[in-house]
Amino acid sequence: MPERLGPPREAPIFRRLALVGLGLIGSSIARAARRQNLATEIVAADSNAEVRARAEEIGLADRVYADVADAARGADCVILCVPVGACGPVAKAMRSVLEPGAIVSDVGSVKGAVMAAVEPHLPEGVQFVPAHPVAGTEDSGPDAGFSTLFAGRWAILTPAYGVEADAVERMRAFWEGMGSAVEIMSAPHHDLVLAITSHVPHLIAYNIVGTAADLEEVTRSEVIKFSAGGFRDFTRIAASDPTMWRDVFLNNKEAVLEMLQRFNEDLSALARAIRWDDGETLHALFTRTRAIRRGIVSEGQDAPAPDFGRPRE
Ligand SMILES: NC(=O)c1ccc[n+]([C@@H]2O[C@H](COP(=O)([O-])OP(=O)(O)OC[C@H]3O[C@@H](n4cnc5c(N)ncnc54)[C@H](O)[C@@H]3O)[C@@H](O)[C@H]2O)c1
Ligand SMILES: O=C(O)C(=O)C[C@]1(C(=O)O)C=C[C@@H](O)C=C1
Repeated sequence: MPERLGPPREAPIFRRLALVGLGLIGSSIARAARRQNLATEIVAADSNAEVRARAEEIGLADRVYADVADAARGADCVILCVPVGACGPVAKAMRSVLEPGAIVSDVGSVKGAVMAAVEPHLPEGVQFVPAHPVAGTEDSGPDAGFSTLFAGRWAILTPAYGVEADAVERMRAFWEGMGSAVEIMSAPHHDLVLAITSHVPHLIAYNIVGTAADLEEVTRSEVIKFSAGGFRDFTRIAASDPTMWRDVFLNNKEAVLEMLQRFNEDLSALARAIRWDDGETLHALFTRTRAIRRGIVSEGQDAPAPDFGRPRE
């Protein structure tokens, strides 16, 4: 997938795009949508006064509100860019101003729970097209975003039942306009796949860094100071936003627990191989996983190294 943005669109897709939440993802969408001419007007809301002040200072949107309803009023597309646990309350807060035909979307890392929380608040005729950009960093806030974040990355759409095809196509065009490759799937399938490819890896990172920090305290040794490269990679992931990830785990409970059970069984098998000097089993697995990584890289689907060559504006 190409990691650069194409030329801006000649005609915008949306008349008024409303972004709720101007953190890493919301501010990246604001920057990309502006740069690519995807919306005539961009308005936004954020509950945090410091975020609003900073967003105004750097001109992220045409207008920035404290009240979600003020941003959603008159918008033909509203995208919720808040932690997944906040999506339901935000939908409730804007229900009275949403117009029939308007598209409501989100960027949450979990889809099933977000859809269940948001859908009951949407008035008749509003088109609900949830999305998840499979792109991000460990940073948060309005200064963390950049316009090329989604270029060369997947954006997964999980349209609600009965949604108009035109609304799905407009959201597809929107994400393609920001350089993403779009895939459509069901919410349960999304949540299962992302549980093993994103959620469990984050849990492992949080856990291993926590264990090392505890060990350091108990043994009074410099475990973290002398950590090798592998551990440093875990510390990047474990620096991710605590609120966002608390919400991800509490809202994708079943899939994460199912994948963790499987993971624990496979980990026990590896521990057994080590205990019984079963080098063959270890070597076979490591050979298979190396081939997987090399396959991903040669298809151009790997993420850029965290601190090296990260694409910016
Ligand atoms: N960070 C990533 O790597 C990543 C990648 C893909 C998707 N996502 C998803 O995107 C969403 C946003 O994540 P982020 O990394 O941009 O977070 P962030 O912490 O950088 O930004 C979230 C923003 O939402 C605001 N907010 C919170 N509750 C609100 C409310 N009730 N009303 C209005 N504003 C509110 C916060 O003040 C903050 O500015 C999450 O649902 C997350 O799962 C994150
Ligand atoms: O690169 C990172 O920092 C990320 O963790 C990004 C990542 C991921 O797991 O790939 C994290 C959560 C999102 O829902 C999508 C992308």
